[in-house]
Amino acid sequence: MYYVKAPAKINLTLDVLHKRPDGFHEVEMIMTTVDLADRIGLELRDDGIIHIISVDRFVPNDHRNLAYQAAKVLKEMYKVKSGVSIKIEKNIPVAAGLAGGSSDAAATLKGLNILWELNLTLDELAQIGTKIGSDVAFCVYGGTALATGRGEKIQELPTPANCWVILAKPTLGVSTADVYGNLKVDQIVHPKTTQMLKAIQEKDYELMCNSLGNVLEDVTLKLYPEVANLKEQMQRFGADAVLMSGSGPTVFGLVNHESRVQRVYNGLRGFCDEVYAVRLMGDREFLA
Ligand SMILES: C[C@@](CO)(OP(=O)(O)O)[C@H](O)COP(=O)(O)OP(=O)(O)OC[C@H]1O[C@@H](n2ccc(N)nc2=O)[C@H](O)[C@@H]1O
Ligand SMILES: Nc1ncnc2c1ncn2[C@@H]1O[C@H](COP(=O)(O)OP(=O)(O)O)[C@@H](O)[C@H]1O
Repeated sequence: MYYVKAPAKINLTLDVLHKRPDGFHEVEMIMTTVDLADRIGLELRDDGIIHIISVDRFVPNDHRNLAYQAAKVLKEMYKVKSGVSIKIEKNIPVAAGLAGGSSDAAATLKGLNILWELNLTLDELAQIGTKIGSDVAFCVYGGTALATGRGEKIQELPTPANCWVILAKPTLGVSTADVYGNLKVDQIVHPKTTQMLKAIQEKDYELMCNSLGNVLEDVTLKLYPEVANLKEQMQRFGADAVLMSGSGPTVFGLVNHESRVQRVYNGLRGFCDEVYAVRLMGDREFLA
């Protein structure tokens, strides 16, 4: 087996500029990787079949799997005869706003680029990834980036101030399409993207905390009030700043003092089954 790491992302900012004629929303968002990762194992097969192996009951093991789609697109584009078994060791919560499926797809593209000796650049892989989903391009690069367009145009950013990230995922899955669908584009209060860019450039932790913002948060909070409750609890237990990631429902809290990480983590465990204390990585080297 050839293994590739597939880390989760969080959105430090997520703004929507307008709805496009193709149904997608024009976004401006700052994403960064955290060190919670799936592990993708790839093994070539002679029979030409793409086969998904996953024991997670929420992960589809057929053509609906984004890793399957990644392999299929590459195989068809480059007329590859070989097949592949793709083993997905799932650690990232599913349908959580953490881009787990997109990251599995990106890792599959990168792994198969090597195993199938395609010699594609990261830029080419990111472009191919866009056929699978809006978040796949970012996941191909990892690190920290400003994403525009429908999320596929990626500008690399420096690594933000390091800190702890507490992730809490309530026991409900959210459909990204539903959340975008319920957004009222004319009522948006835009997040402070420029200020967040400055915070990242200057590795200013406090400014980063003060610049978090996500226009999809209000939508998901209205649909699922328990997400609002989780946010409040995380604030109460002492996170420095709290935001929902992507379309949710995962809520993340930033904490820079190690002494407080355990308190926030333990406090949330009382309310929520899926809680993780991870590091903000935000560096492309993490994936190298
Ligand atoms: C909200 C975000 C923020 O990072 O992430 P998640 O919460 O999914 O992790 C992304 O924009 C999600 O990206 P991704 O999950 O790849 O979405 P896609 O598969 O491309 O699209 C799913 C559906 O979401 C809507 N969509 C997606 C992206 C976009 N810019 N505008 C949209 O309106 C469309 O209805 C689309 O059919
Ligand atoms: N490899 C995969 N891992 C997780 N979910 C996947 C995968 N492939 C397809 N899916 C489907 O994609 C949907 C979104 O999953 P995911 O990428 O985890 O969430 P999000 O888009 O919120 O970040 C899920 O409902 C799941 O059925």
